[in-house]
Amino acid sequence: MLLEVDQVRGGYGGKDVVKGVSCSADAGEVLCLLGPNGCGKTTLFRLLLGLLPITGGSIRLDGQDVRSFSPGELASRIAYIPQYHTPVFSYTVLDVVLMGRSAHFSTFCAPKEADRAAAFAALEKLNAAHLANRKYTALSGGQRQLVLLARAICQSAKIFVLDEPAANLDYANHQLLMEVVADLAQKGYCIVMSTHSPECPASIGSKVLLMQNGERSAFGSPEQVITPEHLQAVYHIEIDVATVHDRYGARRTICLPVQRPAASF
Ligand SMILES: Nc1ncnc2c1ncn2[C@@H]1O[C@H](COP(=O)(O)OP(=O)(O)OP(=O)(O)O)[C@@H](O)[C@H]1O
Repeated sequence: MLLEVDQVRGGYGGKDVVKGVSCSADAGEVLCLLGPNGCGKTTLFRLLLGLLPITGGSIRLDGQDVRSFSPGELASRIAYIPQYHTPVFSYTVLDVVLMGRSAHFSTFCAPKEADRAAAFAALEKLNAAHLANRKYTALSGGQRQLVLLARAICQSAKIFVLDEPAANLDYANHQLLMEVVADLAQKGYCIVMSTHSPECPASIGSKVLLMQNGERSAFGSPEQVITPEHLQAVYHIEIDVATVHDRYGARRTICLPVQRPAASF
C-alpha cells in the first residue's frame, strides 16, 4: 500500500485535533476527504506532509514511516497544493511551474529546454498555456489553482495532496480538474484531496474518508460512504442521494439537501 494512515493523532499547541484516524490509498486511487468545516482535513494533510508532529499512531509511505523522511525526501514523494497560496515574489506563471522541476536539476543549474517544455506541456494540459508569461501575483484564485496543479504535475511525485482544489474554480474548470485528477489516477498516481462536495467522490473517488470532529466517521468506497445516513450524521441535515444517467449513459450520483415544504417549519 502506498499510503497507510493508522490511528494517527496530532494538532496544535499540545491539543490533538485529529484523533486516531485511519485510512489508506494505493497508486492509481483517488482518496477524497469529506467533512464539515473545521473537522480536521487540512490538519491531517499537515501531519502527512510532516508540517505538524504526529503525537500518536503512524503514517507510512511505501511501508516507511513519514517521520523517517527528510523534508526534501518528502517533497520528492508528495506534491502539495494548498488551499491558499500567496507568493512573495512576482514570478511569471512559467517560472512558478518550473519550480516543480527543481528536483530534476541541480542547485546551480539553469532549467534546460526539456524542463521548460515539460512546464509548458503541464500548463497546456490544464488549458492554461495562455497564462505562461503572466505574473503569478496578478492571477485570480482559480487561475492560481490551475498553475499550482501544473507545478505539481511537473514535480513527478507519486502522491498528489490537493486541499480543496476546486474551491475557486468555475463550473468548466471544476469539470476539467475532475478529468485531470481521474487521468492522473489512471496513470498510476495516488491523489488525496479534500472537498466539500459529496458528489465529487461519487464521480471520481476510489475511496472516501468522511470525518467529523477530528475522527473517522466512515471510510470506504463512494457507494459505501455517500449515503443519506452517513451524510446526515455529520452535516445534520437531510440529504437525498440519487443516481442519474448523463446523455452518454454514464451513471452519476447526485446529492440533494432536502428542502422541506414551508408548512412543516
Ligand atoms: N494553526 C492552528 N492553530 C490552532 N488551531 C488550528 C490551526 N489551524 C487549524 N486549527 C483548528 O483545527 C481544527 C481543524 O482545522 P482544519 O483546518 O484541519 O479543518 P478543515 O476540515 O480543513 O476545515 P475547512 O473545511 O473549513 O477547511 C479547527 O478547529 C481549527 O480551528
